[in-house]
Amino acid sequence: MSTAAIDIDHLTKTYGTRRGLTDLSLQVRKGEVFGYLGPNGAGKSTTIRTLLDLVRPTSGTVRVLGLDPRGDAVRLHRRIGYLAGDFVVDGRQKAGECLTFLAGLRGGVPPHRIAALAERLELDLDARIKSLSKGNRQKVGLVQAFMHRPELLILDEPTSGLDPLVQQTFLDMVAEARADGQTVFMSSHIMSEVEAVADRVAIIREGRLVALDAVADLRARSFLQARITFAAPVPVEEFAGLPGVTDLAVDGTTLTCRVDGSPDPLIKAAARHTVTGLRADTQDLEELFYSYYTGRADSGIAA
Ligand SMILES: Nc1ncnc2c1ncn2[C@@H]1O[C@H](COP(=O)(O)OP(=O)(O)OP(=O)(O)O)[C@@H](O)[C@H]1O
Repeated sequence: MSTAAIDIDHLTKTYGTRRGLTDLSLQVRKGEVFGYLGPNGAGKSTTIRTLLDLVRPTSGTVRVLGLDPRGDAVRLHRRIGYLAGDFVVDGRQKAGECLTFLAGLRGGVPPHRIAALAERLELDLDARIKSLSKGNRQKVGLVQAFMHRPELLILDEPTSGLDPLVQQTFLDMVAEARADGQTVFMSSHIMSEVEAVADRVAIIREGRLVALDAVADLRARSFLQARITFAAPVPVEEFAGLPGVTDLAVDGTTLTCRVDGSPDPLIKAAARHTVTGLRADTQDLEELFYSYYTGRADSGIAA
């Protein structure tokens, strides 16, 4: 039996003469959180819509939970939580009514579960949808995707419009879904939005897959840029040759260096003096990711 929750095999989609996707092959494993990154127009939504049979491949195949979305769409929809990039529902309804209706389509959801999700996201279920802000509408979309505890969550730009606190709540929900054995496939155009929860990330550009890696492996390849200031000048010799420390420069009371691996030797050496300031920035994972695959530092995947 296949362990893939999503299996995309040589998928090509053209819209007339326009490119959508070109020969895309990708597998999402059961139980993982997979971040699907790419700039605007890269083909993220096209990929996701194919999984839901909302667009049909020009060539290639797609399997979701072992089924063909073209033939098994109805069965699949109950097992999937889907948040569209352009989530729209009838604005005249109250948020709660809308969610109860959608819950019925999914075979029923205990009302307390909807209430708990709404409370967590601070969504007012009595508000009419048309009166809600973009971010609050997005919360309705999130509740409907999560409420029936689907085996597979497919989320197109789920954090779009959410403020940072709600974004964090959403990331917690994703982590919990993963802990419960659910699979999450989520798109984003910003690495920092997904790196905290994703097991693996892929980057797509101009309809093609350009990179795919485990976040833990990326982290292991990343390094710290450290800057320490001292109350009095420090001798450079005390820091030269410390394990993992390179690009060392001491300018009077300020030391800067790069640290690969554990920062412990540097911290212990610094602690022999009076430290007045410490700053350590982790290398941007997205930059690292992209440069690793292309040999170029510019990721071109900005907000
Ligand atoms: N219905 C359509 N008709 C024609 N071209 C389309 C259609 N849908 C998508 N495209 C084209 O396919 C390409 C990929 O679009 P897609 O929406 O999949 O990208 P995306 O990565 O989701 O971008 P965004 O982050 O902006 O949502 C774009 O060039 C887009 O113009």
